[in-house]
Amino acid sequence: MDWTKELLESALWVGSAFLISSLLLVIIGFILIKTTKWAAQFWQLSGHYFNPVKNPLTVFTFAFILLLSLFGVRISVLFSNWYNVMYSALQKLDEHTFWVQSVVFAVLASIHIVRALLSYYLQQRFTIKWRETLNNTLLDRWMAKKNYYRLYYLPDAADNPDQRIQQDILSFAQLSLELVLGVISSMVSAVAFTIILWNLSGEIQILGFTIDRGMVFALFIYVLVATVFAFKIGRPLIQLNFLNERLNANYRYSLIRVREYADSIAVYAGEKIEQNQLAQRFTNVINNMWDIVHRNIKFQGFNFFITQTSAIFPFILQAPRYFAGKLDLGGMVQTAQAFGNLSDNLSFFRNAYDSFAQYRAVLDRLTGFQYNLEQAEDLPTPNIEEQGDMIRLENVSVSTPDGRCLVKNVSLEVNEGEALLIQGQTGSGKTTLLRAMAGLWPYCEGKIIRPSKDILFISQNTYIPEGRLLDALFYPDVIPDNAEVLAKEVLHKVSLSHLIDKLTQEVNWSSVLSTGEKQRIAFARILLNQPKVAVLDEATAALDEGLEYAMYKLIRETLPQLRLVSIGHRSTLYTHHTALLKIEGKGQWTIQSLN
Ligand SMILES: Nc1ncnc2c1ncn2[C@@H]1O[C@H](COP(=O)(O)OP(=O)(O)OP(=O)(O)O)[C@@H](O)[C@H]1O
Repeated sequence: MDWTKELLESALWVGSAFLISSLLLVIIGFILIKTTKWAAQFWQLSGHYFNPVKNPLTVFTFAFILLLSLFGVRISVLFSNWYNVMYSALQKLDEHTFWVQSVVFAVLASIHIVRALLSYYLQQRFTIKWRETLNNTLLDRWMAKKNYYRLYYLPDAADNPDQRIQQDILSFAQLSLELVLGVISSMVSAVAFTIILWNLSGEIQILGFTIDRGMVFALFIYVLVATVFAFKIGRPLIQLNFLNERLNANYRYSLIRVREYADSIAVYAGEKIEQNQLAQRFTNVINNMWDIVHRNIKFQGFNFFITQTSAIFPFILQAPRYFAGKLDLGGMVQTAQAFGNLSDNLSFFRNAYDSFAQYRAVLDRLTGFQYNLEQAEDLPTPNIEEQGDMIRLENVSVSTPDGRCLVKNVSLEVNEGEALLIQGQTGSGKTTLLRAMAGLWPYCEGKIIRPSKDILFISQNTYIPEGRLLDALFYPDVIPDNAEVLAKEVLHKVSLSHLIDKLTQEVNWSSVLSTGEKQRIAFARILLNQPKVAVLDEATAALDEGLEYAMYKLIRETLPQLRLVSIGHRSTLYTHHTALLKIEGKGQWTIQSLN
């Protein structure tokens, strides 16, 4: 073998393999996208990312990674030839060739190492960038139009969106690259080693028949039969892997709920029920894990059997020619090496079946989530017109998702300095009406006119974000420069002076503060944010009458121009409001002045 010519030949080999593979990738990719569900799902998730006009760098990086992979295949072909020359030299006791080949090996090995490291770096870089893009796209859509909330109105809302965003996207990017590169380099490698094996093989006698190049045919039949069996044995793994992800996510979610609702569970002494629930979910996880183990024992067992058999198979096939002196030791060793390589490459689909099963589960979860986001986007939204400081309802009707009318044709306006109190029996639709005003409730007709900003919605369960108390006070606004001075003043006014020294402390305020304290934090927010409109849903339910009176008085006097809409049950609230909307049920309502 002339190693000096090898450089040019290798460059030509890699170049043509690259052109043919790229062309086939585009053609076969196109056909798969049109004919298979999983390829269509892949394209749905990432088609735009591989658009060469929009993302030329992505396509270029992928092409370069592919080139490096093919270069890797070429290096293994060179190693295979090297085996032949080296072992033949050993057999012939040719010391000169032995030393030359040792230098050749050092050069080949160095190139191999540099290529492998560069390829690793580029693949990781590619995966990270891809993950970033997918993450940002899904996160944007999840947050847009309040989809994270409206998703729950769908009859078949996707479970565990957190897992889909955090984990599935990464698996999707990693597995896509791994499988595409694996398929291409296996195929190219298979062609290259078939040629080598073709040149090394001779006639085989089977049942009295003489088959020329019989070893190549024997190998292809062997791998084909093995692959068909492996597919049959491994098929249930797709469903089992899908279940594995879902059951684990459900278990994790239950654990998180215990942490989130620790307070309530502890008060109710609900540990037994919670533990039973956790145990049930964990049992589901474990049962599924055992199913995977049992299935894998069959699947991996079959794979081991095939791999072990293929170690001795080529020696047996070539033995007659070797002992007849038609093949030297180098040829024998290269046969075994090429056979192993070819067998591995052709068995790629068999070995990668598990990854492919996982991949399909990931595709199902991601496209399912994407479909849910589309459905959430398609849910109707209340007809809201954002205009000045106004808050006005024009013929607004609100119903439940199953069509039960809660409020029919309400028309009213709350002017500057006025305050509307909404009352009605529990379940009559008070909160739902406020949700419609916030733009959250899909099942709503009529027109709602309200300010675009400067409107603050406060619910019974005051949301306290993670971080410092100072941030919680200004939420959802960013804190101004003189935040601490303003916050101290306001805390004093809402009877939370004891928290003044803790403004910059970062503890889990959501569980530290009492419900009544959280409700006063909400009143502090109104004073700090100074909205034009404040909408309060039973925002004082946890306060005693004295404190409730003080809080309403405070905001009515400090912000005299504020337009206020509130829900509350106590008649003592009449003093702070100018009108009363009573929701009577079945769509009926009345409105009266409280002056
Ligand atoms: N996401 C939902 N899906 C189905 N029905 C819902 C949903 N949210 C609310 N409802 C139903 O709409 C009706 C009105 O609920 P809403 O919370 O508005 O009542 P409310 O008057 O505020 O009650 P309360 O005084 O107890 O807070 C209830 O029958 C409730 O079960």
